[in-house]
Amino acid sequence: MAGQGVFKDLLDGDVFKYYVDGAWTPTTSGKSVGIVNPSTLKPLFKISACTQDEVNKCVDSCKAAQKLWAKVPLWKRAEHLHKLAAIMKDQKITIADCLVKEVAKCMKDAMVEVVRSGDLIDYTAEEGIRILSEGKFLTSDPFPGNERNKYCLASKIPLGVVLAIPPFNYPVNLAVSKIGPALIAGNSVLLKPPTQGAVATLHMVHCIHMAGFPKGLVNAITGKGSEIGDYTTTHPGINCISFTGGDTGIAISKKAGMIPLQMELGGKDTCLVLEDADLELAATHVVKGGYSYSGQRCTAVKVVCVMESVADELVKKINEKIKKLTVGMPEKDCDITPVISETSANFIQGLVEDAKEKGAKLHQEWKREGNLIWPVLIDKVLPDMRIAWEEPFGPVLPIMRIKSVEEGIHHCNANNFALQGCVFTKNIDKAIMISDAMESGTIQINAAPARGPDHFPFQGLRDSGIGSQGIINSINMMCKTKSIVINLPGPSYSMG
Ligand SMILES: NC(=O)C1=CN([C@@H]2O[C@H](COP(=O)(O)OP(=O)(O)OC[C@H]3O[C@@H](n4cnc5c(N)ncnc54)[C@H](OP(=O)(O)O)[C@@H]3O)[C@@H](O)[C@H]2O)C=CC1
Ligand SMILES: O=C(O)[C@H](O)COP(=O)(O)O
Repeated sequence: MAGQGVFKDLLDGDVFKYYVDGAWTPTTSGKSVGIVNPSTLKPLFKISACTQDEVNKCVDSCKAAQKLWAKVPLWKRAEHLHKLAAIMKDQKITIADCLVKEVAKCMKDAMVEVVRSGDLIDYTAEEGIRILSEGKFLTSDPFPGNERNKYCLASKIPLGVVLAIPPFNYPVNLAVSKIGPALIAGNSVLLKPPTQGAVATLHMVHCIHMAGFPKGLVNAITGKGSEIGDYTTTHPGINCISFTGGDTGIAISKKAGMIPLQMELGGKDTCLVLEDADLELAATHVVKGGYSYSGQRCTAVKVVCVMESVADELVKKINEKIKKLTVGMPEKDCDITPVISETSANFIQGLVEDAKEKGAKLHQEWKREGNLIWPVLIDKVLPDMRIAWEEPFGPVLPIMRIKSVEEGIHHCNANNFALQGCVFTKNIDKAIMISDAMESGTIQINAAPARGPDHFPFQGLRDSGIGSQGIINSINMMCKTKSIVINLPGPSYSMG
């Protein structure tokens, strides 16, 4: 149960405290932000509405802790991370239960999120000790006009305080995918959890507390992003922002100062199905990719461009699979669960109505109860329909029938989003050439888009992001290079 047992210190009455300097602390604002259960639409939890002074306090605490943490040997940093991973896995049921209630993720997927997060931390610790223990040794003589009288030792050093802002759909996993790399690289972290998903994330923060990390190394501030977000992201004490979410990330990057940014934003992942594709395989991946977690994944298949000649057969196979999806509450482990909010459900409905009015064909009857939306396949979508371009973040999937592969590639490249995409064909030469032509961060051949395994690079182009994630890239991104140049009194060449 949330806020019970080993997690009892998180609560001040019925309000979850924020975490600063190694202690769960009530806000001085006297205000809280309510979290509504997306399934029941009833109030669920309350989190602290932190003040700007409390943000300052967290940043100061992060600054002080980072100075000491940077002097902790790598093996010890890794040891702490392994301990954290083990504690999180021990506490997986409680954390997953929060996810079920707060973000309506089905129990099975919520457990996967927590365990995957533990594995991600373990891998980060292992990878980090290798990446960070290696630097570069350069000599001056390759550059014209130089003798070998300078040795350059380049190493990776921490950035300082990393601000981590995850979204609601993977609040725990996308928090640790920022925290793990930041900590192993010697940084401290100020975490601002998404409001919806904050309680699950704060339980993960308590695992950090139980793992015995130094006080102040990770602080967590809570409150509405729209209220404390700008103050926090433009705070002069922040040395890096790692953000995952929607267009908010574009606004943040415009305001941020001269600090490294890692932005993973929205996606409109195109699935291109060719005439020679294995249609059974394509249909399986379209349904898994389009409807899992009710389509609320940045990497969800968000538009299918299928060659006209095989469209009817593909649609038939997709519809057969949609029929088998269970629809209901996350506690029952249903495939389709309520979407995150009423606003989101209304937005999704608006996209479907727009497509219907403009002549698209819905293969299933539109059905909605509260935030629960039954899965819909929208066929014969044309470029003048909003759903051809916009990201629904819901269980509704548009099909565009195309006359040529070029038309599908063009649709993929004309979108502002460019996170992932996929192509289904049995011809590997074609698959590679099409993957090259699709201008997105990652193209999957014969499988739906996906972020994992978590050590793979993960990046969006255009409005889908800046920089690249994945364990290895995140560790490298959360460091800067420091060089020490040894100037010898004269040229020195080692003899064989
Ligand atoms: N590329 C990727 O890896 C992913 C992208 N996404 C994208 O995220 C979107 C859905 O997630 P959602 O959580 O709704 O996204 P939002 O952009 O609304 O929110 C993301 C995070 O930003 C915070 N936030 C809001 N306003 C500000 C602000 N002014 N300054 C700083 N932080 C702020 C939110 O806090 P609060 O909740 O308090 O408002 C939340 O923690 C979709 O577009 C989806 O595609 C999602 C997951 C992965
Ligand atoms: O937040 C998201 O949607 C993810 O980054 C996608 O992760 P997944 O591909 O593992 O679901």
